[in-house]
Amino acid sequence: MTRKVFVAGHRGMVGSAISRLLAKDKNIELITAAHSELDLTSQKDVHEFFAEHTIDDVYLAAAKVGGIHANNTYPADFIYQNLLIETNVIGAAHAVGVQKLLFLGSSCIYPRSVEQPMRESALLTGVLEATNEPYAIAKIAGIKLCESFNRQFERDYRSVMPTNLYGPGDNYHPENSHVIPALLRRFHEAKNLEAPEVVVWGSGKPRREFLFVEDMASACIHVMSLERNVYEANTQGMCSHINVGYGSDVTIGELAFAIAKTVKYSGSIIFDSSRPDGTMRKLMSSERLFSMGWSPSTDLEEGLVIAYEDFLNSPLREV
Ligand SMILES: NC(=O)C1=CN([C@@H]2O[C@H](COP(=O)(O)OP(=O)(O)OC[C@H]3O[C@@H](n4cnc5c(N)ncnc54)[C@H](OP(=O)(O)O)[C@@H]3O)[C@@H](O)[C@H]2O)C=CC1
Ligand SMILES: C[C@H]1O[C@H](OP(=O)(O)OP(=O)(O)OC[C@H]2O[C@@H](n3cnc4c(=O)[nH]c(N)nc43)[C@H](O)[C@@H]2O)[C@@H](O)[C@@H](O)C1=O
Repeated sequence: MTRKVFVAGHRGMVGSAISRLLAKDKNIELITAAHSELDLTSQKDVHEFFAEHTIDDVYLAAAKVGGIHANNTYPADFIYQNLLIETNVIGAAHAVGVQKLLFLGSSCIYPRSVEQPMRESALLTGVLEATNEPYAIAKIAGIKLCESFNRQFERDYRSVMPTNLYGPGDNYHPENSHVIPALLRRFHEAKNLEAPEVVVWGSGKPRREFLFVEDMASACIHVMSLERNVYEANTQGMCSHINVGYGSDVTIGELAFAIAKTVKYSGSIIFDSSRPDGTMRKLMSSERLFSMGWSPSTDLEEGLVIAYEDFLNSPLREV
């Protein structure tokens, strides 16, 4: 029987990867709407969209997304737009009787000084990282929306918390992007200009865990495919989210050298300590998901090569 699946954010990095995988399944009919066709911050438009389509499952991969600088500079946009998108999509899905939904959160939901690797149970045990607290609060609200609809109305709304992601479809904006797309672009431009050095933000000491976007998409589909009793047995009522990580991390300094190698840039790398480091370490425990039969397949070296190829073929986004 055909299932109608709405991927919100299908033109984004993760949404497009999820859509590509789902499109291989002949029993799935994809439902999509570009940002220009449906503004998910409009409650009226979102409710009308859900009323017009008979949707079985939802992947909520639309969000206001950005790196450390964007989060730190536009906190109001990050909390306001994300709260609206989540409230509208989850609320409208419930209103028309959609039983199954997957919400994408972020590893920044965890306190900034928490035991590493970070387990799901670390949620709401401490103070958040200041550079992205508003975005993190919106993501925590998304988890709690799902859990609350599950508790009160027996819905099956699931949540995954991705680590830092990268890959085809990324945002290569020089300031507002995440570290991998930013550095792919900066090292590439430095190579072309034969610049003697490249500036990397912060001390180079923070550690980050990076997951290739195709692996993230496969994790999303895996989590949605789990039988409800299996998902619920592995999560607990009000701690129902699942971490999605690679399993190991690198320093930003190590990452910068790996990117220089990928791009074939041979100049110097310098670190600008006037830029924020953010959280010093963000390694997730993905044991919960690994024990449910998923594991990543693309390592950082291989993923960077594919990401650089994508950068070379990408029309650059404006935001
Ligand atoms: N990238 C990462 O490293 C990480 C991402 N995540 C989460 O994964 C999910 C996907 O992120 P990612 O794919 O990287 O982000 P992208 O920015 O690539 O994609 C987000 C998509 O959402 C769309 N969108 C944003 N606002 C609206 C709106 N008001 N109405 C309709 N569509 C909208 C965007 O459209 P448009 O571009 O036209 O605005 C875009 O297509 C998000 O929930 C994000 O928080 C979590 C951790 C890390
Ligand atoms: C996914 C995640 O993304 C953000 O948090 P973040 O982990 O700090 O992600 P980031 O990729 O922006 O930075 C990672 C590290 O890298 C350093 N860094 C060096 N040079 C550049 C650089 O050129 N650009 C960027 N962006 N960072 C750089 C930077 O200083 C930091 O130490 C939040 O939005 C958060 O909400 C979130 O969920």
